[in-house]
Amino acid sequence: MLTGSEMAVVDANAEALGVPRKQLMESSGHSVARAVRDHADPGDEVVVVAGRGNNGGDALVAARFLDEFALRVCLLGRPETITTDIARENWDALQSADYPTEQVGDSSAFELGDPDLAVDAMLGTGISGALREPAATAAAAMNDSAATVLSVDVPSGLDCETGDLAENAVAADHVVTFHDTKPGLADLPASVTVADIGIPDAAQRFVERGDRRRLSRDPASHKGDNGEVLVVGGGPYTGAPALAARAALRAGADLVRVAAPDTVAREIQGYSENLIVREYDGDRLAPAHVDWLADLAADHDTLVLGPGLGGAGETLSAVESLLARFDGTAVVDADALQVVPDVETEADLVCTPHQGELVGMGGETSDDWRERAELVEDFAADIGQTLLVKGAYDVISDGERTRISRTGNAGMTVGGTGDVLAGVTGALACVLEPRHAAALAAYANGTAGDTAVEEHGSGLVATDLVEAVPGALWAE
Ligand SMILES: NC(=O)C1=CN([C@@H]2O[C@H](COP(=O)(O)OP(=O)(O)OC[C@H]3O[C@@H](n4cnc5c(N)ncnc54)[C@H](O)[C@@H]3O)[C@@H](O)[C@H]2O)[C@H](O)CC1
Ligand SMILES: [K+]
Repeated sequence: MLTGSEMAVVDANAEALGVPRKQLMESSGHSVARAVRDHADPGDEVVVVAGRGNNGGDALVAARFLDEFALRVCLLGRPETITTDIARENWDALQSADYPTEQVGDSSAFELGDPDLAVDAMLGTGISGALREPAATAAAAMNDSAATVLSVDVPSGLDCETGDLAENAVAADHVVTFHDTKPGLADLPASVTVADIGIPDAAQRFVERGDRRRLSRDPASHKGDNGEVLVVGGGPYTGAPALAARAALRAGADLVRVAAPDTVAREIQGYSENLIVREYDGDRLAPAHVDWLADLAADHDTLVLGPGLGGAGETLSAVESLLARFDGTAVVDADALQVVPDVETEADLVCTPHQGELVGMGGETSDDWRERAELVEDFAADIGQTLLVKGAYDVISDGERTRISRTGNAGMTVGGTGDVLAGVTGALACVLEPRHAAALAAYANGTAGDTAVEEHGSGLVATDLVEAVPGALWAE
């Protein structure tokens, strides 16, 4: 089942894989025409009622396959206001080919007539809320008529995010929906057919640029609304926590704090004036710091735990107690990964091991990425957490759903790129579900690496990735 916004991600991924939306619209339209033939006889009167979006576009395609019927095509609105080029091109094709088309300026101009079958292609996955005019009047006319009503994708007035049906929605007899079913369709007193429109499985399996659509920023948001990340790192190393923190800022987090031993705090601060560094005494993390850190962590949306902490016994036992007291989302990387299989925590963990670390955690891997994907899924299910296993093909799984990210290059084997990934994941997990945050972070980190390699070849370094993260997430 796919919501409207998930469908938009899949659709954009299909486009990234070379299957443009106009091709999908052609398939959709063809499947609508097949459904019309299933429910009407040659010579019957068929009225197509098309809205100005791509839902309407599907029905404008269908019209070209319906020559055996007495056909009328009504567009709700002026052709100039059709919202997409592909839908408008299909409208123009109907004009050139002399199909019987009408435009409905406002609701008083709408006439349904007395057709045998009406195609409801007013609104699809692009809408929310009750129907506005002239769609509302057209829906009422369809509902009052004796015509068989066939809805395209969803009955107009069904909210494709929530599955709620507006009071003035179209009461469909049949629905032909595309690619996968949508929320709300199962509860309708209508027959629902799912049409395969040629979206490759890869559009869902692979993380592609369409996944970036999950990120949206409220223009009215305030400092903090887009994420506060706490990086718990440093001690034996200082660069790793700074890289993770800077990457989190570049991935859109509002505030990023680093909690680090006082022996290295100034050095970490010295890498960037954009960071806020909070220090604890000593030269590495130890159980005595956990009370203070647990309180600090509770004020953040996500925790990034591990970069540069080292693997001393007392550090690892502090990591374990900190996780036991945290109930938000924590990205766990590097040495901290060792504690994950045994930790008791309410937190949602996103673990970011490379394959060696995965094996160290008790997981299994394989050179074949398909096999590896299955092994990672099983291990994620075992530990009940989300895994992002790094490799040429990154595997992301929450134990039920598994994605693959193919971006990145061999130049990224340089030190520090994993810290960047952990930071980006921490930032994205402030605003997305863990599995989506991990998938998009893997994609963005690899894409940043691909940008960096263009300029620096195999001499790229982790700070190059940090600078390239915004382009990977937001550039056109
Ligand atoms: N892979 C796919 O998902 C494919 C989907 N196809 C079809 O495209 C539609 C979705 O198209 P989109 O243009 O995004 O949106 P809509 O056609 O649903 O309508 C948007 C249109 O409606 C206006 N609007 C919004 N809310 C309301 C309201 N409450 N009342 C009236 N009007 C409203 C808004 O302003 C827009 O102008 C999908 O359902 C499929 O049918 C592709 O053709 C194939 C691939
Ligand atoms: K519809």
